[in-house]
Amino acid sequence: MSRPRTRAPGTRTPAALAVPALLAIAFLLLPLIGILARTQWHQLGSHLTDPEVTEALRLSLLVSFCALGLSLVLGVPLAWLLARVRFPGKALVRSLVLLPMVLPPTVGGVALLLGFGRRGLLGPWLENDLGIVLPFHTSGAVVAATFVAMPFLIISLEGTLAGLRPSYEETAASLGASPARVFFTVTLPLVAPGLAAGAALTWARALGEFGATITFAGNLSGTTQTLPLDVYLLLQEQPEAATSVSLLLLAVATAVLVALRGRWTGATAARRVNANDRRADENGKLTEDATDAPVATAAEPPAPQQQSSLHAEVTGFNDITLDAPAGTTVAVVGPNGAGKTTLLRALLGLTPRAHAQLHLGGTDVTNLPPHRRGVAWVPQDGALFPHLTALANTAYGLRTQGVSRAEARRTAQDWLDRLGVGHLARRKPSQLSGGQAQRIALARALAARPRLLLLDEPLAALDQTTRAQVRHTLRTHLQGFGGVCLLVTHDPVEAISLGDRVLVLVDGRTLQYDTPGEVSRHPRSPWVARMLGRNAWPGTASSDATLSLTGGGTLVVADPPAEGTDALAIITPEAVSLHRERPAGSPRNNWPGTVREITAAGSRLRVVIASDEVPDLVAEITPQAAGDLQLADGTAVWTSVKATEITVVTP
Ligand SMILES: Nc1ncnc2c1ncn2[C@@H]1O[C@H](COP(=O)(O)OP(=O)(O)OP(=O)(O)O)[C@@H](O)[C@H]1O
Repeated sequence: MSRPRTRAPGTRTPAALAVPALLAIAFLLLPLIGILARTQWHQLGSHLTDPEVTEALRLSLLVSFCALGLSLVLGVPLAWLLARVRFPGKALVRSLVLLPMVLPPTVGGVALLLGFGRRGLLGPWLENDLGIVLPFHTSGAVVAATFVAMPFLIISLEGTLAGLRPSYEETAASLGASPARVFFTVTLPLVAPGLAAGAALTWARALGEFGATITFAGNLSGTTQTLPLDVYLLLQEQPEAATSVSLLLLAVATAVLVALRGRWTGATAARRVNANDRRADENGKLTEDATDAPVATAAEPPAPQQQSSLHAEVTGFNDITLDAPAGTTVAVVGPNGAGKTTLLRALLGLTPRAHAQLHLGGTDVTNLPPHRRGVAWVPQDGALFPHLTALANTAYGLRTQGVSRAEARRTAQDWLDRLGVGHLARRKPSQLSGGQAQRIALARALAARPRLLLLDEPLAALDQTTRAQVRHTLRTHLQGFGGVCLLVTHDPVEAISLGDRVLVLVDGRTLQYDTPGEVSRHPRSPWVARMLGRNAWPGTASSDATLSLTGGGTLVVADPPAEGTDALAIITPEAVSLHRERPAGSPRNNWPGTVREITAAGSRLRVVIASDEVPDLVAEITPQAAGDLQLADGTAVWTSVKATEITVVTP
């Protein structure tokens, strides 16, 4: 039984729009139907095989393909400049590129005559010094066709290039690829659909060119008389033959448009790449593929990597000196905008905003370009090359180092196996979940045998379960990594569990650089303390072993600093006791307050208490204690903290 078709409410086309829209379609269609209706089908063969027509067709193909070649040679670099380089007058150059598209072609022809004609600006030099005469020569027809058709290639390719995220090319460079290699192995394949669409349109436009050609190059049979010019002549003498040739041109134009299906701005190519990214992002929210193989690291330790220490002096937005022995993982943390990503990009040599004097294993790599530094980068989204399989992605760095294809693939497969994603070797990035893509991006970076590994929030896109799995994988592999790894994270668990040292950045500077234990015991700012889940109250030491808190109130501490010293009081949430009545015992830090929020934290509950006497305080208690105290939002409670449980940190 078929279900009645329902129409979504509000999708009815208003008649006021439908009528003119239909008229527009009819207006465009009618002339084309006219050609079809008036074509003498029985004479079509003889018309199209007429020597004059075949000669014009040969010339049209020659001229249009030469115009396409010239457009590629000149237009690709110009599109690249427009998309990638900042230069004064760029808007003007872009308008200049578009001008031939809006100019009447005959005006274009006149302009070409005045520029390149025998009496034009450049004509005498072309003729006398180079022996080139363009008018009334096939080369003139090529120039005219290029003039009107090249803009299609440039705007199409510029749109595609501008839509391409730079992280693909930057990652390729960090894997050791020279700029030329990056262009041919990453940029070109990714912009290929936009380039092909632009090239097809350029060719079709050159094939149909009439006005500029007849004005500039003339109408000489066998030399400049292309098919459109032939149609114009035939129309006066043999209208039926003109109709047949028009049909041929119409068929060619239609075939090109059908093949392109609206890709003329190149936006589709960029959209496709971005859609892949989006799909990967969406997948990132899913848990790992149930078919994921277990991580093979336990049985098979990673191959030893080259040992390399780090010494960096970064200036500019960042002002940091960083030293780390070989094999160290440094967790880089800090508030938004602290300069974490800028630090990584400075070490890669990819930003003008900060400059790094960089020594890796005693070698000064400061003046080396990004692809020769031995610094591998895994950006937040992994930036796996969308046109390559997981295996080819992983082999990429080895190939740039000259390793043979077979050897690189063998090693890449080995790395994928170690990271538990060997079975995904043949998949493209769009067919991977976020967690799988992260593992492959890590395998790709490690396979390139870098001296410094930069991971920018490697687990950010993953859900909690996947995050725990990938964190375990990451820890195992970082243990076997002989170089230094800098890992940017916003997650305290990641910082503490993965970092041998924690670097805390604030405003581009080092606030703290210490072991996780020391940072966790003595956080140097309220931000670090809160990131680690601690209460942190800034204040000033008074004479009576108390701190006067900046947010109001006083706090009795066991180990007070000298009077007048600014200090930070750190209270772990576990050290905060909650009571329904005022406690009678020893703690002198007792405050009345109200429960503002209760949230789960693992198997315990975090309770935020608001008080008029001191700043907000977080307590961590068991669900059973919360039940005994009958806690709920708005419940009145007393909080108490022993002076001996408070750590006082002085700057
Ligand atoms: N290309 C840029 N041009 C100008 N300013 C920039 C540029 N990139 C970043 N910034 C600024 O530099 C500062 C540091 O940025 P950065 O991305 O390094 O911070 P972050 O610590 O990585 O931040 P987040 O945690 O939000 O990722 C910020 O104030 C940011 O606005």
